[in-house]
Amino acid sequence: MVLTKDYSLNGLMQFLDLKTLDIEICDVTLRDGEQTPGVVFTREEKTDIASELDAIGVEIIESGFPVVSQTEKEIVKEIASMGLNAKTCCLARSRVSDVEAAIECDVDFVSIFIAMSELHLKHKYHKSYEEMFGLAMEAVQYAKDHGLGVRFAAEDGSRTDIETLKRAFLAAEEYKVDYVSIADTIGILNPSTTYYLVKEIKKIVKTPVCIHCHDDMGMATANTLAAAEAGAKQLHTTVNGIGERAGNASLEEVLVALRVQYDIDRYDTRKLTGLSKKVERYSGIKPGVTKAVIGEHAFSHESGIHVCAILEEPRTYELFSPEMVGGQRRLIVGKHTGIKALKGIVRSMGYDLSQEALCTLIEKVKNSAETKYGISSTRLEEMIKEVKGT
Ligand SMILES: CC(=O)SCCNC(=O)CCNC(=O)[C@H](O)C(C)(C)COP(=O)(O)OP(=O)(O)OC[C@H]1O[C@@H](n2cnc3c(N)ncnc32)[C@H](O)[C@@H]1OP(=O)(O)O
Ligand SMILES: O=C(O)CCC(=O)C(=O)O
Repeated sequence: MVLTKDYSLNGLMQFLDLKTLDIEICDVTLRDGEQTPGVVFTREEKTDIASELDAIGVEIIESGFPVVSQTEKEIVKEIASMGLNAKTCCLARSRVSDVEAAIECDVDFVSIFIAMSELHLKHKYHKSYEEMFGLAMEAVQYAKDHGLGVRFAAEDGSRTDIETLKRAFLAAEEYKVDYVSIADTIGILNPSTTYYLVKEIKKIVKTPVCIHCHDDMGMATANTLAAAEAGAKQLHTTVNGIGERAGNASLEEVLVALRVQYDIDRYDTRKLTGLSKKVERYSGIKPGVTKAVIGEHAFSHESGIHVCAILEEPRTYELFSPEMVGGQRRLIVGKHTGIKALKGIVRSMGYDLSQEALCTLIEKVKNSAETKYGISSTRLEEMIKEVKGT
């Protein structure tokens, strides 16, 4: 195994026939992320998140869906005028009136979407593919005539007959769309089918392909990376993976994977934990404690065997350093603590205990009812003093 400064390299990557990924990130926290039930970002919160995403180096920020409300439209416009390095983008249905709203916001790109799966055509639009596609191209033409970049997005693309999808993307190319987008709207894909789907589309379209993955089976990040391996250019993410239902591919997971597996290190990953905390506060949604990269326990260790090795070399039990993502390592004292770990922790607190005292302390720790809820450093200090006293 090869070790670099911040992380361990997955040595098996060298056996895959992979080209360097040519990707960009379009973060959709402010649009799909805000579609999480109950989430509303204020103007200040949205502009703050946009600035943070920009500082990380995200290339495109999808800032909202202007026809949702007048305030939403104003915020999309405000973000477009912030002078960010990132390009800004917003969503529009296949309606000229939605595109007009996008034009008024001065965004760089508009994502014009339609679903072309039989389910959606029949039960949502009650229209034929031809009718819906015609409306979509009318909206695309309108956007193009007004100088907007266009992403033509196939909502429910993963449940759309693949020949229909190819036909639509090929026809959309005639309208000079800048991207075609495959949305796995209900999270049905797995990494193998994502790879296949993107490869098939890439065989017939020259336009860059985007991938938008939902996490209904917990595969959104893996699918996003599989799409990138198959040649998808634009990867969609949200901070903390928030979004419709089970959410989207999470920004922090995708950026860390790009860095430690695919050697793409242009994003400032040190800002990820700070941004995650902000989005947690603004959205009211706390990520699970074991969530990769930003979860409270992403760098917490209690097991004696792990901690005794970590005290000598953290990479024994950490894929990447907490510093790489702006996080912090925490050594927890509890039922699973071992003597060497306890000795190290006690020392780091400024105490030196004999082996006998350490044995007494560890018995105290392991048998304390408090281990169930975690022993705080204050409580541990009290226990150390008790042991020293005896
Ligand atoms: C997969 C995705 O994430 S898609 C984005 C989902 N996001 C949202 O829905 C944002 C929040 N939504 C809203 O605020 C509202 O639903 C609005 C403003 C978008 C529309 O509101 P309303 O005018 O009240 O319409 P309502 O929500 O009842 O119905 C949606 C309409 O849009 C139509 N529609 C949906 N998608 C598209 C599309 N891609 N192109 C054209 N029309 C569409 C539906 O068929 C329906 O049409 P109908 O009114 O003729 O039946
Ligand atoms: O592909 C896109 O740009 C948006 C589609 C979307 O949000 C979805 O289908 O979940």
